[in-house]
Amino acid sequence: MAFLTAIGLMSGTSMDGIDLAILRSDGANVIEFGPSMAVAYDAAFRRRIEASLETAKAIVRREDRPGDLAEMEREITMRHARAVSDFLLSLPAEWQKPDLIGFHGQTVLHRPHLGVTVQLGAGALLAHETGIPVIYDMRANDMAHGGQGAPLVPAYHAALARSLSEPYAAMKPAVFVNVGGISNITYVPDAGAPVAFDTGPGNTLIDQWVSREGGVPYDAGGTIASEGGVVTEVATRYLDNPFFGKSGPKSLDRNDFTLALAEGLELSDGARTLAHVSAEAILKSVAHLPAPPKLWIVCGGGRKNPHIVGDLRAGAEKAGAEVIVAEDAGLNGDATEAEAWAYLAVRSALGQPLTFPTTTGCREPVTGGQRAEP
Ligand SMILES: Nc1ncnc2c1ncn2[C@@H]1O[C@H](COP(=O)(O)OP(=O)(O)OP(=O)(O)O)[C@@H](O)[C@H]1O
Ligand SMILES: CC(=O)N[C@H]1[C@@H]2OC[C@@H](O2)[C@@H](O)[C@@H]1O[C@H](C)C(=O)O
Repeated sequence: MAFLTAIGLMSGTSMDGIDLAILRSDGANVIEFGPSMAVAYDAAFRRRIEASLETAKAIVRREDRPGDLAEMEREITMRHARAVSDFLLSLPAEWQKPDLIGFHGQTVLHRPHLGVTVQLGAGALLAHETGIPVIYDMRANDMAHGGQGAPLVPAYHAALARSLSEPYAAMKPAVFVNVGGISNITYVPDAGAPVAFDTGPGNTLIDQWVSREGGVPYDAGGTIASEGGVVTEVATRYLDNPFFGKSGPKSLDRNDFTLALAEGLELSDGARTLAHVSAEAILKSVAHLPAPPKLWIVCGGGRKNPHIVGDLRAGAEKAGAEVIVAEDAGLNGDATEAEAWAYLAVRSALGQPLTFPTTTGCREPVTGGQRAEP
């Protein structure tokens, strides 16, 4: 069977670092999973990326690089190059010769209504530094075809759904939820393209809250939230946002939701309330799916916050559905997005669609990504 071996690189909206994964795929299924790795950004660099989100608000055309954004793009790319080099050194011999790298870059601006999405990441520089062909800028072609430019992970979630074994294979329909900085959902029908959209804030508000009020980057294990309670009026104000009433396709910029509605809360009540908002936002998405799911598979860092998963489970169980985390289904929930970018790179190299009218609103299924040779 013809397949390609690809490394996927994801630096997500949580801005916590670079996730790397390697796999072999024929463009339809994953033939073999390889190892994965994470490289954390230091606090100072994370703050520089946060500052870049502000600088990026001045971008009009997506190639604009106001302020220090050109320098940041180079620095982000060089950090990815070093991460790839360390990853390759750690890999067993059979994974040493990847055909491709799928490079997400760092999103600094996402304005789907204006047709602009900007990921800092210089594909040609990464190809030069690593000696490996790089597929990058995978969101742009979708937008050029009328799509939101996000989410892109649904094609991969659909492939994972096809590979589920019992008892989960029988629990249909299944949805994958990626609880990253922002959360997104993929509904996988028996036949045809997946249905997907961003569902709301995942961890980003919790991270910003505990960082500002508690001086820690995230609420590890939900311990801060465990000391507090849900402040219903605040949760309700967040959930009254018209975004939740809209059906998909829809996607979010990291800054579309802010801490403004949580001001004045005590640290632990804020962390607990925002975790509740994350879970409820995901549950609200059921109204916009073709049918209520029977199985929820939770990926992304938010699956490690027991309040998000617990509230999601409580809501899903009322509707007769089961909630599991990726590992319950034999998947690697930390590596899912990096794996997705490896998988999408293979599909791009084979000219296959990355997105569908039902996942991003593009006019027809479209491929995407630019290719840079070393
Ligand atoms: N042990 C933990 N306990 C609670 N939360 C955690 C834990 N580990 C990670 N997280 C949360 O997960 C976040 C990172 O998640 P992830 O890597 O899925 O996000 P991302 O890829 O940056 O986001 P996106 O999917 O939006 O691009 C962290 O910022 C933190 O909020
Ligand atoms: C523009 C952008 O980078 N969006 C991210 C973000 O983080 C989660 C959510 O919002 C999702 O739409 C997307 O990433 C995932 C990996 C995606 O495209 O599928």
